[in-house]
Amino acid sequence: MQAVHFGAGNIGRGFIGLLLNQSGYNMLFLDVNESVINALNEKKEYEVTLSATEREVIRVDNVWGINSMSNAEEAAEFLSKADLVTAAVGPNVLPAISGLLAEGLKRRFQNRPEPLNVIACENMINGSSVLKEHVYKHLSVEERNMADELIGFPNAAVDRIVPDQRSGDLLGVAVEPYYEWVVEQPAIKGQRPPVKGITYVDDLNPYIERKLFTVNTGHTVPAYLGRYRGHQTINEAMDDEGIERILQGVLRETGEVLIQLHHFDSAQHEAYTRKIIGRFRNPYVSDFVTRVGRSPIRKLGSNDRLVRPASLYLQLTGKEPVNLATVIAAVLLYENDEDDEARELQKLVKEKGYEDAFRQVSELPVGDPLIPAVMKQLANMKK
Ligand SMILES: NC(=O)C1=CN([C@@H]2O[C@H](COP(=O)(O)OP(=O)(O)OC[C@H]3O[C@@H](n4cnc5c(N)ncnc54)[C@H](O)[C@@H]3O)[C@@H](O)[C@H]2O)C=CC1
Ligand SMILES: O=P(O)(O)OC[C@H]1O[C@](O)(CO)[C@@H](O)[C@@H]1O
Repeated sequence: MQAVHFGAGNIGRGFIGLLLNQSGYNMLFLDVNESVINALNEKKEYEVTLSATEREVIRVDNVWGINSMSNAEEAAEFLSKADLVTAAVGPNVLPAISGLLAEGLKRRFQNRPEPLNVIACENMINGSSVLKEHVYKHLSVEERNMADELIGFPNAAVDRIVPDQRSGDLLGVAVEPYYEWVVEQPAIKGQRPPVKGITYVDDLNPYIERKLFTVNTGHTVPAYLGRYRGHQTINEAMDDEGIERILQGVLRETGEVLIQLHHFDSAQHEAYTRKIIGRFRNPYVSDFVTRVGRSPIRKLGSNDRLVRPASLYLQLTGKEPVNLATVIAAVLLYENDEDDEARELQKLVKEKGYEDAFRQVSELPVGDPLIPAVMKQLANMKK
């Protein structure tokens, strides 16, 4: 079986590539990073280290790569013959891979009109559907009809913390042992991809919202408040009692939302939350606050991990999401010269002020009650 995966980065190599390899797929990585592609083609294997009290090293073999920018022709050919296509490139990059994927599908319709599933493994709601929309822009009406029949874009929730790598080995990747990969079954075309480790579900919504609004929302607390209070790593920030208190508050707020929306058992949800806090504290995973806080504009998006649960909390409980509003305020104060979006956000704040900058990036309507709630916490933090 041949899998083609866009993005040979942390999650591509440390999670998706590993699981697909363990399920018997040959892995072809498409990436624009020439050094990583060269290293994959030279070594044809890499190591994944599960970082916990007991370290476990797993070898991933049968891997190779194509630079999808300089060698798009060959990449399209492999896409046209793939048994499974996956992607972990970041939500903002999905439009950039859609043209090449569409070209692969066009060739497939001519030569091998068999079902294929394309799974976007990004930290976002409806990632595969968003990718599908972009791909369809490159297809004719006839090709879209064929795609409707043959190509599945099942949405997915992926959960594994893979920090920036510091070992100096370009391909080796250290990851936490925990993982969860949940895929929407009804959107599958043909046979379910036989990937050991995927859980297929009928309704993905509770899973993706639970994961995004607990793991990812929770992680923003040590990231942005950690940066605000001068910490470099997530571990350091997690040892700060003030941050721990806000984290507990944030997860109480998102927990109330999730339990109301999806009727989770509250004791089970509390256990899920405790486990996640333990994962943030894993002393064997060394993660920088700047990695977890990367792309602050995306993270303030209306459907993303902060604004969405904060708005839902207001709507469902009528109460102010004081803790979520505090983290949003910390995002508005976030500075990191090495992060394009952080620079852009601070420029926007300078030009328009905090309130208008927040309204613009969150797309909240004028008069939305979350805006004054955030401004109140911002004023407290700036005192
Ligand atoms: N690192 C983590 O712990 C987790 C990350 N994710 C999600 O996975 C996605 C990727 O994240 P990471 O692996 O951490 O990022 P990363 O930056 O390590 O990997 C992204 C890869 O995509 C490549 N890329 C960029 N533009 C491309 C293009 N046009 N065509 C092909 N490849 C391209 C980059 O060169 C890089 O190798 C994000 O959506 C993230 O939210 C999800 C769960 C966990
Ligand atoms: O990958 P993103 O969306 O930038 O956000 C970082 C978040 O994703 C993770 O990398 C994995 O879920 C977390 O470490 C963190 O919560």
